[in-house]
Amino acid sequence: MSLRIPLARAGKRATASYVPATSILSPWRRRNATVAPPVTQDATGAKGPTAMVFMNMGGPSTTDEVGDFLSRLFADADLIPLGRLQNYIGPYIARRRTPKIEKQYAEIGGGSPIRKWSEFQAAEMCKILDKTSPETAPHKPYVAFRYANPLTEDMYKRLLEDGFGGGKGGRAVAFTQYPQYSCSTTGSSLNELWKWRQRLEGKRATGEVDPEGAIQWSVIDRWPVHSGLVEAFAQNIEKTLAEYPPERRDDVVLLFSAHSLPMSVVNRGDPYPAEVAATVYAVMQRLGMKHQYRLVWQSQVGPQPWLGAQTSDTVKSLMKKGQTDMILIPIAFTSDHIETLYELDKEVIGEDAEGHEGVKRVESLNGNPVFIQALADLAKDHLQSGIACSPQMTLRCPGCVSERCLAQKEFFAGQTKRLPAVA
Ligand SMILES: C=CC1=C(C)c2cc3[nH]c(cc4nc(cc5[nH]c(cc1n2)c(C)c5CCC(=O)O)C(CCC(=O)O)=C4C)c(C)c3C=C
Ligand code: FES
Ligand SMILES: [Fe+2]
Repeated sequence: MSLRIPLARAGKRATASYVPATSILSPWRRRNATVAPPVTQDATGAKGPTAMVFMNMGGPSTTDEVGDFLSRLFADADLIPLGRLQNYIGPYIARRRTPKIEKQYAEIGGGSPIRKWSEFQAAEMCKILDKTSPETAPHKPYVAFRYANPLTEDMYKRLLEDGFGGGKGGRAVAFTQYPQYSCSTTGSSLNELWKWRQRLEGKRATGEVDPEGAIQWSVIDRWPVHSGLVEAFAQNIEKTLAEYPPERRDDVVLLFSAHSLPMSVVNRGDPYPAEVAATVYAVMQRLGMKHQYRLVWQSQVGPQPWLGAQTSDTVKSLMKKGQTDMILIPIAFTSDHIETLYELDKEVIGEDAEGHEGVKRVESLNGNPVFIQALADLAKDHLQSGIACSPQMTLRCPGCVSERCLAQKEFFAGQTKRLPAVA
């Protein structure tokens, strides 16, 4: 069976009766596929308001929230599949881990800054979009976290309160803040979004949603080599390189560090390792390939095998060989979090490298204006494309057996026919 759903591409908008040729839609759903009315326009031709929903994992804003954060994280079968015992083992592991992780958050200032940065980035991006994409204005910023406040469920309720859906239609874009797609990160957030759509917009008994008047969703599901993202990373690296004396600068090794994945997820066919490598290569091309570099992996949890080489082992090995000038570049996360502020700064630089002045970390993208402009450019291109998600999102991992993935992809792929016509 083909798992691929062909989608209409930019400039070739799907017609109202469009049904994918080799669709993963079940025959019943194909026969009963309903088409929503077009989005209404105001007198100026504007099709807004448009909700721009920033999706991410989130983090505890205070140490008191660490327990809840970890229990949601270990309850997520898309991230940590624990089988039928998920509801027993998950809370147990979360409880056992909480004191250690609370201490780490206490050491980085008492909580994760991810909520502050996500709300700032979303609001700033919307201000730019209102100017560059007046036809979809006004753009309203929302944040939906998977494991911390504001949760996906709360964001969805706010959308409904704000007049999206509930019989009124309206357009919302789920914009993943993970540049590279993994089924354990963006995939999990999309499964959660789909679940709350069924619960909050669907019939109580069946969860079936009447598309007439429901929110029209589309997804920015990955952007690993977007030129603005690459530029923002490259500029930050150049800034850090400039801190070395000129005679040492050319010999600095660049270590791109990304959160690792269990090998079981890699072997399932998860796209993340290839997409992270694509970002690294694009940044190196922008830097003229003038430095030695490696992509290394951090933050593995638990006893099973994870993708390597590990960041901390690599730093120790280079130090041992006398290579004491190196720059760590967090490449798979766009704002500061426990893995940059604690693991890289305190453990890798502070302990493994013994605080050697030649080992530095580039700033995270956080409120970087080049980065926020990149988000706005990406969003504008997406809004004008007339597609609901990338063709790549509709291909399941070769080893995927998840009904959640199937239903979620079926839903988002089917949204293309409901989007407003491309000008
Ligand atoms: C792109 C980034 C990330 C991927 C891919 C990812 C996969 C992944 N993570 C776990 C387990 C845990 N991750 C934890 C924290 C955490 N993870 C990421 C990013 C990715 N995870 C971040 C940014 C954070 C920190 C959040 C913050 O501070 O804001 C944790 C909790 C911390 C701990 O207990 O050590 C766990 C557990 C798995 C199993 C996985 C892939 C399947
Ligand atoms: S696990 Fe990748 S598509 Fe389901
Ligand atoms: Fe993680």
